[in-house]
Amino acid sequence: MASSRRLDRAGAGLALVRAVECRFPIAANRFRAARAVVRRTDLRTGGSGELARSSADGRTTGRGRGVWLFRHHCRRAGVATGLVPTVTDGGSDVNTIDDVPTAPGRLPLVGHGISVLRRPLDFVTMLPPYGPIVRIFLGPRTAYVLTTPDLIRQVGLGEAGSFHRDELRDAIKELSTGAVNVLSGQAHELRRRMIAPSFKQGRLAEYGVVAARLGNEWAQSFHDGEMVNVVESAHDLVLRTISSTLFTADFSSNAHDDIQSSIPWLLNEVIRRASLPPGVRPVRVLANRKFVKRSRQLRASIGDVVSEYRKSGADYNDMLSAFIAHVDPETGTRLSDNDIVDELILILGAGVGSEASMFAWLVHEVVTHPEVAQRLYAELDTVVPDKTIGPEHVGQLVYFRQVLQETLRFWAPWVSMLTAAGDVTVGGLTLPDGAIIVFSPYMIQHDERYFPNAASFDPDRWGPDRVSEIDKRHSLPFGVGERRCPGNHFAMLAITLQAGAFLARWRPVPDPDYRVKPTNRDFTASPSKLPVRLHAR
Ligand code: HEM
Repeated sequence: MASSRRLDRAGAGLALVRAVECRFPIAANRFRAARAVVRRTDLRTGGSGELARSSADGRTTGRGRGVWLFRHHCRRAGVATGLVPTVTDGGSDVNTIDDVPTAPGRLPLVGHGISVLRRPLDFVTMLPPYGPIVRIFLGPRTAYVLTTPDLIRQVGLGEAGSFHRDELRDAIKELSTGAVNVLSGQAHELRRRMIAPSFKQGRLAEYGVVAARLGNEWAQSFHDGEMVNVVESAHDLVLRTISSTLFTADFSSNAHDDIQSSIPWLLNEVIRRASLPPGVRPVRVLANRKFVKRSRQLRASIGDVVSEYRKSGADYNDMLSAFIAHVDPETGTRLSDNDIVDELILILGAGVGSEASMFAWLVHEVVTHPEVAQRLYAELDTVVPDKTIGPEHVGQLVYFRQVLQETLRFWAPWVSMLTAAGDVTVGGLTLPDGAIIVFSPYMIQHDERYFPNAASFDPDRWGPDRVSEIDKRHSLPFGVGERRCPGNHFAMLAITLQAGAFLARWRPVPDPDYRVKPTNRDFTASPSKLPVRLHAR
């Protein structure tokens, strides 16, 4: 719907800028940037004073985007503007690839690489006002960022064309020769079907028992007054939990030891390798040798477990048993030992970092929002009075679930990338074979158009009286469509059981001298560190 509003320029004048600068020095920079965009678009449109205008077909003019940016940053700065954004999220508003706007801040040679690496969350959240598709440069390479859920769905559901991840596959080939996340087309579809049974409800119940046992033991291992870095400790716990649900038979203990000692280093290295241009990778000779050696060792010890399972023929109620047993009803295909090793390693890779980050962010949000903490503790005291949690409690932890959903909104993965396999058409715009497509669940879930008051951590938005206001298509913490995370229910269950076990026993108090920062070491931003002192509850 076309609409327009008038800017009272005096109202957005110096006094407001000063007030913002005094109270919110960091936000003031964004605010200045927003005003600069408003000014620029004002100049372009002849300074008529109309601020937000949509064209007849519902697409937003440059001026509308300027207003949205202005308002978005004012919101983040805590300043009410009274302007209504009219940016729409339907198609792309450009006709040819040359019309795609380029994000500001491009530097020679590195492009936007430094902004992406240094402040990825700020970088992605500033893009939507520039348009539904925004061009960025990662070094010499061009990438197209999709900034609306509709466009992301077109890619996720396969409507836009075909995509691959051959570069990532190549970067990690010594560790994983082709797990589901790097397969494409029919091979991806078949592999998804092959691994699906291991994430089914019946299996989840078994994993829940393991997660609760490990979570309770972990929570009981602390003592009153102890300082704990939740990031590190949760990472160890999640690694142990996922590894224990992969295979449980007695003869698998060597492989578990190898996983504990190798996976953290290998995963860091995977992220480093994947972010380097292919030409630079061979230069890191020592790191490459170590990567190859440790990958081979890990693959061999997991491979031994797979052979032992095949020999024993038993079902141990774990993921490996499910992988071995499944025969695809359409094709009669079974997973080979090599495929299974790939998938087990991917599950560790895809699951551990993101689940551990979300766990730590949940604790961070609880300890920094006393009113949330109070309600959560009250619920845990009622549902788990003896402080030993079990899968049977999960359904009753209603407020806990809201806090977890809000954590998943607030700290969603910040980046996902795919490469076009042949021409693809997104929002009516054709992008060529090899085009890199980027999207960010974090960006969408911090966009005021889809989550009003997005900068505030508000678990009540998921409460029974307000949840219907949320359009489920805008909620993307587990991705969308064909590549949607198959571990989503597992992750929600394990975090509820294990963070629940922790918070049922302890009231963590954050270290006042430490400022928690998001890091960009994974596709989910993890807290840098989360030092807390534990008080018995
Ligand atoms: C809160 C924790 C988690 C979050 C936020 C999360 C998020 C995601 C997202 C956004 C994707 C799609 C990535 C893309 O294609 O760009 C994904 C894929 C995947 N996730 Fe998760 N995940 C979590 C936990 C887990 C766990 C615990 C497991 C396994 C136990 C898991 C297994 C996988 C696998 C195998 C894929 C690849 C799917 C494919 O490419 O078809 N994830 N995850």
